[in-house]
Amino acid sequence: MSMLRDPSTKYSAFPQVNLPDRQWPTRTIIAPPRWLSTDLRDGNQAIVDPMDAHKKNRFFDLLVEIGVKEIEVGFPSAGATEFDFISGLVRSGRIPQDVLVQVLTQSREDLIRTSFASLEGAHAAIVHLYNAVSPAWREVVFGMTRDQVREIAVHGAKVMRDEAGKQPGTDWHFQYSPETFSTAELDFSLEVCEAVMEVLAPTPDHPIILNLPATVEAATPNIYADQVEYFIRNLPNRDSAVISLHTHNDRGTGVAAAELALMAGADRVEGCLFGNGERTGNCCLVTMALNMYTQGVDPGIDFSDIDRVIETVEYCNQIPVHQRHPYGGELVYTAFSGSHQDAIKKGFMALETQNDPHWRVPYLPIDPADLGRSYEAVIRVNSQSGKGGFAWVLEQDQGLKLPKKMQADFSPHVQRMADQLGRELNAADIWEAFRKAYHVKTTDKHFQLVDYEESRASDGTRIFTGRIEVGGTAQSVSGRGNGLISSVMGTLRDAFGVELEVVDYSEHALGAGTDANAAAYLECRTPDGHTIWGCGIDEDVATASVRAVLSAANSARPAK
Ligand SMILES: CC(=O)SCCNC(=O)CCNC(=O)[C@H](O)C(C)(C)COP(=O)(O)OP(=O)(O)OC[C@H]1O[C@@H](n2cnc3c(N)ncnc32)[C@H](O)[C@@H]1OP(=O)(O)O
Ligand SMILES: CC(C)C(=O)C(=O)O
Repeated sequence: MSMLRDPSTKYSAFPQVNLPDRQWPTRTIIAPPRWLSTDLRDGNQAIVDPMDAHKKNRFFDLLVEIGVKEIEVGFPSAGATEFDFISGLVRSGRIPQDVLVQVLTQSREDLIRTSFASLEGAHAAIVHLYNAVSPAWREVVFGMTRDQVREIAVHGAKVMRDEAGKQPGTDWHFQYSPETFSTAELDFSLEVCEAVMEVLAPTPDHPIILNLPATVEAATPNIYADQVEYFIRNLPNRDSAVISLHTHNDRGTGVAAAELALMAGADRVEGCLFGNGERTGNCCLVTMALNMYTQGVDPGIDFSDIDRVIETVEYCNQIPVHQRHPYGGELVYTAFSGSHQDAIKKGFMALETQNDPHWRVPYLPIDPADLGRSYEAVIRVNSQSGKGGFAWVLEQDQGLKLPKKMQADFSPHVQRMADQLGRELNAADIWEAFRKAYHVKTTDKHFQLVDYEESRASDGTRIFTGRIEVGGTAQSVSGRGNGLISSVMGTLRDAFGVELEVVDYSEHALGAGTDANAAAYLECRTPDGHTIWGCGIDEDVATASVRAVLSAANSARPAK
């Protein structure tokens, strides 16, 4: 008989909440919640080397700068580093009047007193009390009954109330977390919160914050939303409480749970930038805030320079932000694959030509520019890429807007290079391939243009004169206006035996940042029916078009 047991028998399904008339599924988030950053507390307690005062100060300043108004700055009773940072911050006068700092304490008398001591002199502060309430913690951690666990909370609340009374100069706010709320019986969480409210006597003008943690995420996010809606609907004196959410990400749905619970009626969200926090982290405030932003709701937190935010967060946490992290990751606005590149490029073209202020670029849920990112990295080229990829890079890097048919002509060159190199092609690689393929700006031994001049006749027509040189032989060329290209073609045919028929021609101005003013593209056919493309780039349009002719001629009959 096998000794192996199906491991899933160790676990059981999370029970549903009996809430048949739940309201949250039909609601929409139309306003931002109050945000609390717990980067300096839940985030800090979860990193390998907790932040020193320098890092904590830097993180605090960043949070203030981006507009976070409630900041949990630490756990004062954890030790001297925490206590000194918090009391130092309070004394420094660096806490803006509209920012509330918060500290966390277990519901133990000595720890609560230490927490109040750390905040001495603060103009306002939130003291956050917690104790776990769910059966596993009651039985395994505390070995206590429900009544005894409720008593831990009530006793802590009394100490809080009394300590606050000793420092009347501070505008104290109280927060209570029935830790492990999401795995506890709802009636018990309500019972404990009501008991705490009785002690602290909150009012609608001075409400208590009841923070409902998914300390360990244990169910699908709809269950958490049900729990929060149930809690809110059954809480007496709801108007004297701010309902706060504190989710973790053990199942990968910390943001989703907070979003649904917000729809269930919560007022406030706790989390960390880029989802730092215990184990798999807390609700990611960046993701949640920018999710709102992309629905047309201003989250009230400024991520318009997201790279600076990332730099500080990575420095303080010593954890890199993943390349695929929503909104902030290095690769989240980058398409390597051909069909994505094609659609994105068309999306940007449509933005330019249509008068619609709404963001409608396929595959990009948000405008990278809103986060301070450039469009350069939106499309990158490797062997999975298509025409849209290199065309985008040439346009961004060189200002060239290749005609569609020319893109098809150039495509095999790029594909060959990508396959040969087996790596991403950067802008310099693509430009090099282009220069080689069309003899653009090369000093090879092909047809060269020398001693040329462009001027204008009195009627404005462009006049071109110059010489074509190849292998030591030179021939003068000249032409004007629309006849210039056929005149140069004629010289090539008569003097050098290059026979080409012009099929199509286009030109455009080059944008700022490029070292020339005009680009010209020429599609030609050889006598045996091959298509040949030429490209010319120069300060003047006429010279660019002559160069396009020579570029095609060089491909048609490279000189020895
Ligand atoms: C879900 C969260 O993230 S909560 C935040 C957790 N953060 C931290 O723990 C970081 C800061 N903490 C610390 O530095 C330390 O834990 C300290 C200094 C606060 C306390 O340290 P210690 O005195 O060694 O206690 P420790 O943290 O191990 O706690 C264990 C005791 O506290 C009790 N306890 C745990 N939580 C609570 C609570 N909320 N209320 C009351 N008692 C509690 C436990 O039952 C245990 O009691 P026992 O010793 O009688 O068995
Ligand atoms: C103290 C509470 C809010 C907490 O961090 C948790 O339950 O995860």
